Amino acid sequence: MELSVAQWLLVVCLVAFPLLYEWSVSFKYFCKMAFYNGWILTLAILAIPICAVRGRNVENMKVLQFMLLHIKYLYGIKIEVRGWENFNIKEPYVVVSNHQSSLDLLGMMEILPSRCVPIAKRELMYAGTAGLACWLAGVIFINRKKTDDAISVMTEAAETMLKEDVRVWVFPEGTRNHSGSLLPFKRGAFHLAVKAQVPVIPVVMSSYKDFYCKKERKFTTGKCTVRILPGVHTKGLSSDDVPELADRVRGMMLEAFSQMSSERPGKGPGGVH
Ligand SMILES: CCCCCCCCCCCCCCCC(=O)SCCNC(=O)CCNC(=O)[C@H](O)C(C)(C)COP(=O)(O)OP(=O)(O)OC[C@H]1O[C@@H](n2cnc3c(N)ncnc32)[C@H](O)[C@@H]1OP(=O)(O)O
Ligand SMILES: CCCCCCCC/C=C\CCCCCCCC(=O)OC[C@@H](O)COP(=O)(O)O
Repeated sequence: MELSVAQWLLVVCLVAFPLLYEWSVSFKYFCKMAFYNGWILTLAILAIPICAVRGRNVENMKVLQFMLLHIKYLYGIKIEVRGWENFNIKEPYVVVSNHQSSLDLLGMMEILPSRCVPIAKRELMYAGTAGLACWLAGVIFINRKKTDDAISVMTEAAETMLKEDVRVWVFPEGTRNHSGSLLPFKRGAFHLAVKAQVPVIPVVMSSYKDFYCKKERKFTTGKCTVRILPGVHTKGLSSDDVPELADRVRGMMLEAFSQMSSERPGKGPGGVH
């Protein structure tokens, strides 16, 4: 039997792909990241018609959450959550969390409270099907290049939180940061909480460095701990108190992050359970 050129190419690809995947850490990294994004874009195709039935509505966030929850199993990432009790607050609140990578989506979906929407950069709205799904789920988009516009969107969000009983999730570092620490915090999340007079609940995701590193193109299986810290109240605070509030919350998060980073399996809390 004679093979055509196309068939030969297919055979070579089928043999080369798994070999490259196993031999090259970088190739594996690129494949896993490409599949991550591609799979989310594909899931969004399914989510869009389901969400469209309700129109733009924060309840649609549950649909996205449900559809994304299995991804941690595909990637062999074990997520341990601590501090669930700190989410036992009926009133709206602002969640602030560290932002290492787009993989944060996994930790976020693991604990996302009901009626909670993230604040995202406007560019995400144009990320094809994922952008449309986010819009339908009520994600709040801000233009980071236009501070005044971003502030007015967030001021409107403070009103919506109270009127419509909505919680908001903000990444106060304002960008992804995989440096092993926390960047200085932007102030928006804290102005938002003070304006609405609602608590700030800090969430810290442990460093991914054992299983994921963009610089080294490393992406293996691993474990991540997500800690929900006690809420910080803002009743009676004014905008003058925002810098101190932001510093205090960052201090709490940095302490938790450093503590979690120093924990290793078998040593202290967070080891093997
Ligand atoms: C199945 C299918 C699935 C599909 C798929 C699903 C995915 C479903 C999940 C998506 C998940 C997305 C996750 C995305 C994650 C990101 O996109 S992260 C990037 C976007 N997020 C952020 O930027 C964080 C929020 N940013 C901020 O809060 C920033 O403060 C702002 C509002 C953008 C302003 O930025 P800035 O000008 O660079 O920073 P900043 O120094 O903080 O502010 C300047 C001044 O304005 C003041 N200010 C700031 N905010 C305010 C305010 N609200 N009121 C009054 N004054 C204010 C500050 O106090 C400061 O004044 P001074 O203190 O210097 O006097
Ligand atoms: C037809 C257009 C096709 C567009 C293809 C875009 C591919 C994107 C595919 C899937 C989107 C996955 C949604 C992941 C959400 C995580 C968001 C995220 O991590 O955004 C980064 C942002 O926080 C900070 O941005 P920078 O670190 O400042 O940068």
